[in-house]
Amino acid sequence: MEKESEKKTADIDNGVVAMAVRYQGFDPAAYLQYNYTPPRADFQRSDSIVPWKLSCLHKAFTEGDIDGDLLVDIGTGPTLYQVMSGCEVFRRVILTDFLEVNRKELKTWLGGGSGSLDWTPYLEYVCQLEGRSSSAASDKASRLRSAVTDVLPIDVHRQQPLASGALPPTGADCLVSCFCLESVSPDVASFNRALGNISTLLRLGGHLLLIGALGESFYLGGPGLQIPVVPLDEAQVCNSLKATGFALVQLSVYTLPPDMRVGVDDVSGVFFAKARKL
Ligand SMILES: C[S@@+](CC[C@H](N)C(=O)[O-])C[C@H]1O[C@@H](n2cnc3c(N)ncnc32)[C@H](O)[C@@H]1O
Ligand SMILES: O=[N+]([O-])c1ccc2c(c1)CN[C@@H](CO)C2
Repeated sequence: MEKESEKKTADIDNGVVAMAVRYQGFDPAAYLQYNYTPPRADFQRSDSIVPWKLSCLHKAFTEGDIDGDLLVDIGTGPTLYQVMSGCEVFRRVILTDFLEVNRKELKTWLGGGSGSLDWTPYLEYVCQLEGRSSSAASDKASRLRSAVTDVLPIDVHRQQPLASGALPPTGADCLVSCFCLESVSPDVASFNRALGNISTLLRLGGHLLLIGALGESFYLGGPGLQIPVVPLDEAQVCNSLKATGFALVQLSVYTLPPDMRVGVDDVSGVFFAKARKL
């Protein structure tokens, strides 16, 4: 007779395995097209989502309470915007993703190639936020390429998400993770476990910058590929951070205007959380 706890563990594993199978069809180029081109990435619009995210990250990295040597991005995907501010603050940046197709996309750009998206407008926008002329975008690209030392496989559902020895014994000084945990977890319990797992990568007192979807139940990971998302609200985000040993420093929320709802998901809002590991 299977014990309740054994059944529960089996259910947990089945949900995570099903999610991993779903991700095998993930299409980086399509994902970038859906989420990182206008209207969601329109640098002429003050109410576009991507400029809002870049402003949150710029402010968080430059307001004076974050420092250290090593920044790690969790579930980087095929995107680089997450570390365009952080690469000026940290000597070393490590990117991570579950899928080889995404790690390859990142390595192509990092190697000087042009990937599936032109990141120049992003680099120019972050340069403006930093008070530099947008012609400094190429300098920032060089800075980013030199700061990123590794692009590693990761699985946030493992108690040890990275291979042993991937990080220094003291761990990362700062983690950033965007639209990952809720997009890879079958339910809130799995989301909380994954948050606890990535916390083990961060040193005590280190910061976590978490961007995620609010009220989202699915998104398109490629043409016709619906990927389930665990719907979160602000209260759940705060509770999950507290339950996994973080002190919330700041929480900001962006509510999507109607024309940002373009049919590639059912997200209603985006949260930005800055938290510190106690
Ligand atoms: C919605 S995308 C987010 C991509 C990017 N961070 C962004 O801000 O757009 C979710 C990412 O999680 C990755 N992923 C899927 N399963 C994962 C797992 N078990 N552990 C870590 N990352 C995973 C996917 O490969 C994908 O790149
Ligand atoms: O508007 N955006 O900048 C944006 C970027 C990425 C993602 C979303 C929205 C919403 N869906 C998530 C996947 O759960 C991925």
